[in-house]
Amino acid sequence: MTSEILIAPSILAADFARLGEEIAAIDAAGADWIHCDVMDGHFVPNISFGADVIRAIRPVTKKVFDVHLMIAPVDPYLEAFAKAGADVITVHAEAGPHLDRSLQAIRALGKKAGVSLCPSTPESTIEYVLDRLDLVLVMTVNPGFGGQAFLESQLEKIRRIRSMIGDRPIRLEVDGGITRDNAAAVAAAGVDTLVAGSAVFRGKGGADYAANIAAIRAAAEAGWGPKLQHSSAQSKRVSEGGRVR
Ligand SMILES: O=C(CO)[C@H](O)[C@H](O)COP(=O)(O)O
Ligand SMILES: [Fe+2]
Repeated sequence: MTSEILIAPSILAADFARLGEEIAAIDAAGADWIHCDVMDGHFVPNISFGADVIRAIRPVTKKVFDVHLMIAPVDPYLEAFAKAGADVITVHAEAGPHLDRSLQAIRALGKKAGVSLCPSTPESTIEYVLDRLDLVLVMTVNPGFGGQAFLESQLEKIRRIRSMIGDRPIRLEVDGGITRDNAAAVAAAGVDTLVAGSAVFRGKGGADYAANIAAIRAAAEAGWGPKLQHSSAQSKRVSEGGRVR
């Protein structure tokens, strides 16, 4: 049974002085997506990088750029991130009053639309926008910093969102404190896409990154599969296409 687990290393944990080399290294090490954390010092208490940096690193890899926007307001910047090379653009449900409008705008730009929920935000927030979504991102830390501890409280939310998604072609992603030790639990709860920053960019580079990604993937695949009641429907959807690869 194929789980189609995707691993998306967060470049927030990379050595920014050698960002291009670090992205090439995780590309070669088996990363499925490249997770780009954009922080504005307003919606979250940290500043990372913006669309110009994404444009600069775009030529380094052909992998999907999974852009996690932790900025408010977000709507005025969607076009800039789309033009810079984002493939999936994820906005925070808490970042603005018109989530439905933001999601429409992302799809109108020809990009996959994602919504992220902070730990205190209930899953009911996305009930009426499910048909505008390609991805739901459950934060398992409070957004703003890498290297924080995973919040177990989010496992129940993940299970509920997996049930809400039903047969829709929506990826369910988790972000924050993901390691080889908790990957099985999040996959068992219904996650199919795992972001990991510090747990991937650990060690001396290439070979270590590959081992880190492989360990997270193996744990997630072990947690997924037969343990999930929805697994056959999920595999069927993947073979029919439609989801972000
Ligand atoms: O969105 C994020 C923080 O807001 C990061 O993607 C996340 O923290 C990844 O880093 P780590 O795996 O080290 O927790
Ligand atoms: Fe992130």
